[in-house]
Amino acid sequence: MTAPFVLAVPSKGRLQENAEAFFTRAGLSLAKPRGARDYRGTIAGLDNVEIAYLSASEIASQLARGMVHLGVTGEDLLRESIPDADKRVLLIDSLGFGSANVVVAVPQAWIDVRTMTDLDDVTTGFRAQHNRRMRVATKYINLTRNFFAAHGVVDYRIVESAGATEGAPAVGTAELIVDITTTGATLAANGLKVLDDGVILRSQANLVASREADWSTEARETARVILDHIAARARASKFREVRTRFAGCNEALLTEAHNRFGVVAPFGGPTSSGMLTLHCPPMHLYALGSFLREHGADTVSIASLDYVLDRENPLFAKLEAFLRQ
Ligand SMILES: Nc1ncnc2c1ncn2[C@@H]1O[C@H](COP(=O)(O)OP(=O)(O)OP(=O)(O)O)[C@@H](O)[C@H]1O
Ligand SMILES: O=P(O)(O)OC[C@H]1O[C@H](OP(=O)(O)OP(=O)(O)O)[C@H](O)[C@@H]1O
Ligand SMILES: [Mg+2]
Repeated sequence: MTAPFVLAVPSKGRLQENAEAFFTRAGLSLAKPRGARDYRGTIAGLDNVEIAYLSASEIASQLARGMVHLGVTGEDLLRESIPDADKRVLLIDSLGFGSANVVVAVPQAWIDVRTMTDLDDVTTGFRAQHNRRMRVATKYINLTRNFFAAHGVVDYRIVESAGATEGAPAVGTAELIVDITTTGATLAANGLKVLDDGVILRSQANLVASREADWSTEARETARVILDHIAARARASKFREVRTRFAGCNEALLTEAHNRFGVVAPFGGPTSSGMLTLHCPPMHLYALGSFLREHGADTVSIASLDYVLDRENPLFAKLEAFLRQ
């Protein structure tokens, strides 16, 4: 029996629900054959795939070590926990959920501190005055070190935080923090503000491949099938299908529709009877419909697409290129 292909999916936390919905939308239905507390799952129809349900941070480290082939996790966790992340993992696609920024935040009471340059000044002043360095509470140790170094800030030390980081300045265990934020509510509730140029990373959930995993011929074929589902769904969700038929429908009209509305004609130009199928970005649908009617269409039908399978699969092509390097 060949070794299974392992796909890691968040088992809890912020990414779990969205990640499961993402695979379902792509037509990959995940199942837990032994019940909800089972941390190993399957995908209907793909016998050689094992789903590993792990926490988002565990997925990042398993990807780095090649224990899983593909996984869904936050970019913040990848960049923090994997040195030289771009060599060891491939961010195949960002998934449009789990958005959050890793930021440098200081007490709102520091009214003169708005930028990293201001922070550099106060850290230096603090050290001279108190004979110790300012403390930065964070679990993003590597991201903090790199970002502070890039801004020339050196007079600080990191206090590793396991949680409730935003509370550190108020309880006196640190002067400032680096943490992740989405709505900013937790920062505000703790009297903190983000520095104007203090966004270290704009993160979101990504579909990620590991370089170190066992990429046998079978594993690549399985990845191709999974990525084919995902690419077909991604392609479908970017467009709606527009159909019409009218005599004056010709190539020139099609070119104009392409230039004005970003329309593509997946099956070529109009047939001899003027029948035409177009794919149009959702935001231009009404304008396209009006345009077609102005040129003679009596009826324009618009429908959503579930899947669009193209011969080219840009996601798998990206994976192949990465594994070849
Ligand atoms: N507001 C947010 N706060 C924290 N993380 C967020 C937020 N929005 C999205 N995320 C993303 O979700 C990821 C996982 O966060 P979460 O706290 O849900 O994990 P977790 O299940 O608690 O994992 P662990 O036990 O390893 O901390 C974050 O690293 C980040 O990529
Ligand atoms: O900007 P906001 O929308 O307020 O969100 C940010 C907060 O959410 C996260 O904590 P989480 O709830 O995941 O708890 P944790 O620290 O235990 O992981 C994060 O660590 C922040 O504290
Ligand atoms: Mg958490």
